[in-house]
Amino acid sequence: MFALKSLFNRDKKRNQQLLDSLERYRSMAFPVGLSQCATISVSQWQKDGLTLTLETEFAASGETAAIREFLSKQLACEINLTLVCRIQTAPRFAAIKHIILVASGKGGVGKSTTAVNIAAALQLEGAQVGILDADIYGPSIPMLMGLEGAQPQAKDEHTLLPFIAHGIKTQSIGFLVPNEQAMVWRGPMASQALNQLLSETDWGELDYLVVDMPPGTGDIQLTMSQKVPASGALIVTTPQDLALADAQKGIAMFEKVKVPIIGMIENMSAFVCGHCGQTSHVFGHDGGKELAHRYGVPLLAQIPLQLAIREASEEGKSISFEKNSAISQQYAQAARLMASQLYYQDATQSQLEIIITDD
Ligand SMILES: Nc1ncnc2c1ncn2[C@@H]1O[C@H](COP(=O)(O)OP(=O)(O)OP(=O)(O)O)[C@@H](O)[C@H]1O
Repeated sequence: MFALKSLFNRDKKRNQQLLDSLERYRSMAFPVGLSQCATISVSQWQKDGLTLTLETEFAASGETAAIREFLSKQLACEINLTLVCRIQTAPRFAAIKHIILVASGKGGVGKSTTAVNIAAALQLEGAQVGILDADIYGPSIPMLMGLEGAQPQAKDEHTLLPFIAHGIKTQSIGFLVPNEQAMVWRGPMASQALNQLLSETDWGELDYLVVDMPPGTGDIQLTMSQKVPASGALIVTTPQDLALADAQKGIAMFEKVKVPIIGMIENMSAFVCGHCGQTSHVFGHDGGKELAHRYGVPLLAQIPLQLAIREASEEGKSISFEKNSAISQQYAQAARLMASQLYYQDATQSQLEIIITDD
């Protein structure tokens, strides 16, 4: 009897230590600890260890090792940790929890490449992910996802089935209309097409739907951004002055339609020579970083100009799937930060709503 009681007390003490440790954990994706945005679904103490499953409110399973190491030090025992992404927020559209618009002011800066890599990274972080190619000027997602020439399948008279490539549900304007036709669309037609693709595709349940927008900040992009219930926009730019000026216009456009900017990615940031290892800033130095700083937008990553990125894209698979490469780690970190940003944005919003209601 006494032995049992002391066992119970010991677990109670250890459970409290566990909760305190979860509270104390800090990283860029979890800036205020794990207590608020993670729930313990399994915790089993063993003689010299703990088996723990945490359900997180955003995709973050890439942080498992770091959290395990932290808890192991804090609790002085072996930790067997699993992170499961379970987003509690109400879906924004059908059963899609977050829609993320990937945009660039200027063409050719690597927007589609970034969209695919971020989608892949989010999936590897444990989320259910879809990608929608709305780039009417040059839909490249079919090629980037290894789906060139694929024929769309109808579920019924009104619904299309998405393709599933590398576990990501994929739909593209390029599957449905010849390029020349979509190119000449005006704003309302383009946004109608986007809406149709969004609503007439059988996405099922998704944590994140990544939308590859057409480049630019004209009427078409404005109308499209207005019509989609997006959680936020991700801006892609190179450090080049011209691209930066256009990225600035992109920020202004999303502010106008009240879509929050959840981050910026500086692509083709620098070229690292494969032979001598020397770094050259082909398109300028830190331009995206400075722009992000000026507008108070999180800089999620500075991705180098690297042959392997283009080669992987042309083979129809994202470099993010090459799990241990430095580049895939950068995309993984960017995806986690973006997911965290979306979570805290919603959490702050609902707190504000509560304050407003109480008044
Ligand atoms: N970081 C990178 N390193 C090397 N090549 C890259 C990188 N990012 C993109 N590319 C290559 O640059 C080209 C343009 O990229 P991408 O199609 O993604 O740009 P985009 O901004 O979507 O273009 P568009 O304006 O046509 O939509 C592609 O050949 C792609 O493989």
